[in-house]
Amino acid sequence: MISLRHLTKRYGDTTAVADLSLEIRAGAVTGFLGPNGAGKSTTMRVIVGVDHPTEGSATIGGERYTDLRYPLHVVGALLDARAVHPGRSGRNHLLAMARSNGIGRRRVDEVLELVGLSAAAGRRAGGYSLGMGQRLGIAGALLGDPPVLLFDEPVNGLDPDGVLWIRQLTRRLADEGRTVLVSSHLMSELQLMADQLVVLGRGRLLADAPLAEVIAGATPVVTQVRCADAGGAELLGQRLASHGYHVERPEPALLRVANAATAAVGDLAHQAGVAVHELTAQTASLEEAYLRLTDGSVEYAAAGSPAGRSAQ
Ligand SMILES: Nc1ncnc2c1ncn2[C@@H]1O[C@H](COP(=O)(O)OP(=O)(O)OP(=O)(O)O)[C@@H](O)[C@H]1O
Repeated sequence: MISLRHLTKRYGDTTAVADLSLEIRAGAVTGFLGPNGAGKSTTMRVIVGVDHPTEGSATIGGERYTDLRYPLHVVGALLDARAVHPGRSGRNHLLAMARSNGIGRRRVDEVLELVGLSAAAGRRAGGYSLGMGQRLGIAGALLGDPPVLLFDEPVNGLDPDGVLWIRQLTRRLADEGRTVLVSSHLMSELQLMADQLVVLGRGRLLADAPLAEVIAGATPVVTQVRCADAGGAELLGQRLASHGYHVERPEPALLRVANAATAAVGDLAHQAGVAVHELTAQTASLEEAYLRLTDGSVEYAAAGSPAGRSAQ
């Protein structure tokens, strides 16, 4: 388990992380989200002792990273896949990491196999593709078989097979009872991967809840009804409104009904004698929930983007 207590990190005038208190629990994949510059990487760097908190603390299983004798046995991290000596082979990079933590050669070969890099292990890491670099970073994180894993943008540069592999790997690690914290800007991927979500905006906590709760809480349930013709939509719209439903009509024959079950809408259409060609519950996506949650917390927005509009 990772515990953050009033964690604050400032770089000069920039407050990267502001009074962050939360626990990242074991046995789950926790997705770590937030706009560019929200403080995700800084938080991860502080957890693994690369950066030091200005105030507050970050502990892993009750201990600060800097107090750990063999840190790779406690926490493994993929932070910056490019942070590898380019002239070293993948295997030698891992051997150097292993040596400093009392880990044997056999484990190096095991993790190379696990990440699919055995055949390329003798090649210079500087010549690796982005995806191979990610795999090498993940091999390093797994080296000490640690109970806590941090992956910063792990699917970056991976092909679809690699993305699926990461999804299965994070699931397996969580099912084994480990603490797995994964940051990503790929909402569709996190929606498939995460059990729990932590969302930051401008260094502050915006949400810390199960994935399903974040999605349900931020986006209303909408039922979409496509009627056979505009007259039917008009009539059904009036019926729904008289039953207290909030109805929008984006097209002449199309209605969008907030917080209504499909069964209730179908029954009303039947009673009104309105022919319906489509009746669907619009499932909310993590992306929609995320955009709502972080609205106003986006620091770097292009003109015309959703965040850019709300900031004007
Ligand atoms: N070493 C540093 N020196 C100065 N400022 C920094 C440093 N590292 C981060 N920052 C600043 O701290 C803030 C948080 O950055 P951080 O990289 O943690 O955000 P992030 O959520 O990981 O963003 P991204 O999604 O773009 O990776 C930003 O304003 C950034 O410019």
